[in-house]
Amino acid sequence: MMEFWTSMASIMGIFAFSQTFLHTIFPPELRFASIKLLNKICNWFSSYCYFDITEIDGVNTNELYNAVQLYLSSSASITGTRLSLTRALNSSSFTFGLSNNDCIIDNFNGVTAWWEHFVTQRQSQTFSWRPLPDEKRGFTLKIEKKHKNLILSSYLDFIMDKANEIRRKNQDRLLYTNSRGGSLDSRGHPWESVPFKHPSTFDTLAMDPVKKSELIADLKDFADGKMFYQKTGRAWKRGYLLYGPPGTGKSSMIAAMANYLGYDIYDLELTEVNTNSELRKLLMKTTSKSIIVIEDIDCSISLSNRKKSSTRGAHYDASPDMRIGGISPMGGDEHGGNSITLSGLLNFTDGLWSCCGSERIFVFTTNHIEKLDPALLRCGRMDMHIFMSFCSYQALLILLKNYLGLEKHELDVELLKKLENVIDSAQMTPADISEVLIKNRRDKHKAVLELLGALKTRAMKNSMNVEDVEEQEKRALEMTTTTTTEEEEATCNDALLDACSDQEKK
Ligand SMILES: Nc1ncnc2c1ncn2[C@@H]1O[C@H](COP(=O)(O)OP(=O)(O)OP(=O)(O)O)[C@@H](O)[C@H]1O
Ligand SMILES: [Mg+2]
Repeated sequence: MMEFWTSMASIMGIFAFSQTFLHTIFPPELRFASIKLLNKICNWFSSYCYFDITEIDGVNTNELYNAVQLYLSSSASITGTRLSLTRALNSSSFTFGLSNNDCIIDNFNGVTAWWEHFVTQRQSQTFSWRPLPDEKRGFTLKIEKKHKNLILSSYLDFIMDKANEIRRKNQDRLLYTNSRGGSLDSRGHPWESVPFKHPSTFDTLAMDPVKKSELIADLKDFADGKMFYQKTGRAWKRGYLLYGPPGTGKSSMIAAMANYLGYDIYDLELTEVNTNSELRKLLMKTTSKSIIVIEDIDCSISLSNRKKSSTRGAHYDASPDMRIGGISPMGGDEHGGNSITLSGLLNFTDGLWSCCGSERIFVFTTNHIEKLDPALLRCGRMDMHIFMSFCSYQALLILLKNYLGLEKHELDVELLKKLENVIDSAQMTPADISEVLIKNRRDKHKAVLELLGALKTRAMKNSMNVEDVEEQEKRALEMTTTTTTEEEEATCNDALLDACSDQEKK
């Protein structure tokens, strides 16, 4: 053992001596030149080429570095006993990363790529306005020289797209609102945001299954349609007009669309916006992959042209430049100096400005489609008009499944028949029906019976004229004020039902 250490010490001594000797003989310039030459010779004979992707490019953050990190974090081949874990701001999930000087092998179109994550200490702080981190981090990509073109033309683009997709999936989606009108905050942003956590999905949405699958297919085509829109020279955007009575699921559908596509929502409050240029500024500050919503467009504002309206007083012209709805203005010149015009809004949705950014969906909702200006409804302006109707039989089955966990085959055939017979004439909204189901959800059988009762009552009322309904309701009210127990209340409801059926027979 002693001999071993003695020989080791001699070798070390010789090594140190030769190093000092070489340093004295060869000046640093010569050494540097020979190392360079050696590298060149090695590279000449090597069949690989290398790309360094550093975290900081000069003084700016290198987007490609972050994208590679995110992309590799999703790689199934990440192994090793030490991985770095991160959770970004506004994100609900964790991402893995390669720790210092770890390697990973990736495969792209049959080509192998070796990735190494390097971390070295930064030598000296160069002067910069922004303090640089102490460590210099980066990735080295090693590939065979013959695949260099493929990698540069498509692999890096693929990584960027994939990273964006992962980022979107990991990040909470946001709901934006323009509560300050069109004015900007300290960061020059007109929108305020909160995390968007609405649980509505297409599974929970009660509507005609055929219409639902048509809409889902349309949304999917839109989201996958980058090439199509490019080929046809159209701006990558789509418009949906949702109309129907209150409580039929228009807002729930918007949430379901956002959850399905993973888009953010911009809820545009038109009454807060004063001018067309404010509207344009708001549009410019929306991001791609988003849904821009204007709810209750018929009554949110009366779009009037300032010049024309001042000469014509309160008279509304039906020309596109004048108004959007016919309901009395909540904005308007006389009510706070609002001067958005319909043409301003149309420019916002389908003019030149609408294509700053891409992959955006516009959704307008209204309870009164007949009050909208024809300019808004004309073909091609809103790509799809979706009528959200009163609850249909198919929609009812979805609600029964969601609220009570009852599948169609679990229900009594007779009961189903009765529900099917009465549902259309009852004209109850999914919101009304879900209220009845929620109230009685602990007792499924009772819930269905109560619902049948409610549907029958509503159907009867619908078949009577208004005076008769008022009369019957007055009678029922008198009875309920004098009754005290649940049993008596039920008798009272029965009385109303009987009265209704008497009326119908008459
Ligand atoms: N089609 C539906 N499917 C499932 N739930 C629904 C549906 N329609 C309404 N609801 C229920 O009723 C509530 C109100 O619905 P929602 O706000 O979507 O209606 P709306 O059509 O937007 O009404 P409004 O015209 O008044 O804005 C929702 O919280 C949801 O629980
Ligand atoms: Mg709504």
